[in-house]
Amino acid sequence: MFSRLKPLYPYLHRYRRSFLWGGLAAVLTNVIWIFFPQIIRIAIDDLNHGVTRQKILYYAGLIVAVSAAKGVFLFLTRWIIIGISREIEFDMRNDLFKRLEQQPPEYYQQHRTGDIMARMTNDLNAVRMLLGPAIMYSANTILFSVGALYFLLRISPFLTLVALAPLPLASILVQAMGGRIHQRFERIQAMFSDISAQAQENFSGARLVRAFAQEEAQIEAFEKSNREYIRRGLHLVQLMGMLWPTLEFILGLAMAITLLVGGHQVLTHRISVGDFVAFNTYMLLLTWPVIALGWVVNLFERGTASVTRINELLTDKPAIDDRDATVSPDTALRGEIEFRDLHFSYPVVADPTASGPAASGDPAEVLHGISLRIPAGTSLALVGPTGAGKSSLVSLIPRLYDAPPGSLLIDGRPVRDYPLATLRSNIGFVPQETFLFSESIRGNIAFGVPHATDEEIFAAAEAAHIRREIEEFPKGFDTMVGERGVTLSGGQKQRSAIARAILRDPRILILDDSLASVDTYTEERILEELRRIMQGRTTILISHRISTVRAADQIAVLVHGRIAELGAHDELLALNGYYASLYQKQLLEEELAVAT
Ligand SMILES: Nc1ncnc2c1ncn2[C@@H]1O[C@H](COP(=O)(O)OP(=O)(O)OP(=O)(O)O)[C@@H](O)[C@H]1O
Repeated sequence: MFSRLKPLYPYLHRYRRSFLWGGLAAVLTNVIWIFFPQIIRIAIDDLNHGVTRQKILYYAGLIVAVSAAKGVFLFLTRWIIIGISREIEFDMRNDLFKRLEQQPPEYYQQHRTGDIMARMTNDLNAVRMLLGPAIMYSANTILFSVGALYFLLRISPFLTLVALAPLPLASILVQAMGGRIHQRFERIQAMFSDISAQAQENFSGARLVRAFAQEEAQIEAFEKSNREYIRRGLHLVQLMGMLWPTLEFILGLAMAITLLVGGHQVLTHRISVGDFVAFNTYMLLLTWPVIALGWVVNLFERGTASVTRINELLTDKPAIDDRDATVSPDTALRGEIEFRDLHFSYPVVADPTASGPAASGDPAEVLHGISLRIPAGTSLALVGPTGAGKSSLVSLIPRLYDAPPGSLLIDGRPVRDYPLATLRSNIGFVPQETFLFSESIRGNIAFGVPHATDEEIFAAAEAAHIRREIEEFPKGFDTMVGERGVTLSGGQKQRSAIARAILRDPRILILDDSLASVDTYTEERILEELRRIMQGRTTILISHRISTVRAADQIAVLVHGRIAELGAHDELLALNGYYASLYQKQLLEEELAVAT
């Protein structure tokens, strides 16, 4: 069992001093409590020789004083040990979040959000219970049992032997059930992850569920999972329900033996009445620690199962990191980008349900032999049919995915030479799918530039042609977006995202189809603004519209992951290929629109 706790060692080590204090408090609590039956023994034997008012007051006072002292140390034990468990929970939650923040996008394709959330909440809770109550009750049980055993043996070794004879049964029982509890608990946690994922996906996809009138089907599916979760929970309860009464029965047996054999020993004057009462008191005081043993075993089994699940997240090393970085973090980028015979395939997503060659086969290549140089300060536009690989190509620049070594250079150096933070802080990226956080519009635009002034935020919004619309909201830039506020239109979201990218004052700006939801008139004005802002900087534009890309210094047509055409607008028209036909088509559409 202890090898499974290995991931906790660094945390336990960090709080070793506090554990020492907690341990000391636990020792003192139990030492005092172990002497409690001794006081009763002395009192009874003394009172047996004659009862006086003074004696009664003296012993009553002593019992109250001992109980109060025990109470103080028990409080300290709880305070310190439960406190440590909260501190470790805090540290682990931070470590988990930090590790998850470093993971590349593909990680979130392989892990369901609900599952991650379940591990960060339910499992972390189970680990805290292991580090707090489980450790505390174990310490109390061990310390008290050892002390009690010493005094029991001193009173009567024979009586101790027979009274404790049933106890090994308890240990066998706990051992036998521990493994099964562990298994059943793991199954419960896995189901809880499923339920969380299901709920999370339904909340995120609420619009889709309503639009497809799938509420009933989703409720039914959720109920099914929920029922399975309860079934697994009851499966564990069955086991726990058997464990506790059995432990109590074994203890009852021990008490019955004590009464029978101990009573006989008193009658035959082998032990005093005081000894007999003390013996019984020890047996009674042992009841809770032995019963707690069952609960502690449960906490340990739950906790270790959860440690394993949390450790899986903690030890998943981010596939993309700074291991090859060689340049200084404060290197200034000029913004030249070069792809050199780039071939790219997405990392294979492990599918636990797949088997055979499909699961381990060659990942399909999406970009084939791309060679392209974008001089610093120029613009490149990417056009091409859907699925051609345009988004894939640009996602390699901020290293959302890693290009093969040597096939992507920034300012003439392999992209992996740059620390991620340096590289990314020089890039303004507007992804195809706009994401806004549930906070104010101001916060969303200033994302990544926490010290931006109001003037800078307003200027960025102005450049993205969203400022006026934001100011028309009752709370202006302080309007909340998303779950707790307004729902922005597709175009408003896109322009907010553009403002967010501009505010970073990037050397390289990448717009992945980010003007698709904006009308052509606004688009033209935004592009004009961008041309002014991005003077001397590098811009990459992906679009299906000729109007967006025609003014770019270079236009690359990507078809099936290859560059099919490359040149300026006029040069591509002269080629009479994909670009020219796209141009003709869109021209025709415009003429038709004007005519009708
Ligand atoms: N994360 C991913 N994992 C695996 N394959 C992916 C991933 N993202 C994209 N692909 C695949 O890579 C290919 C290129 O997709 P990409 O999104 O780059 O095309 P695109 O030219 O940007 O298309 P669109 O114009 O529709 O946005 C597609 O076949 C797509 O299915």
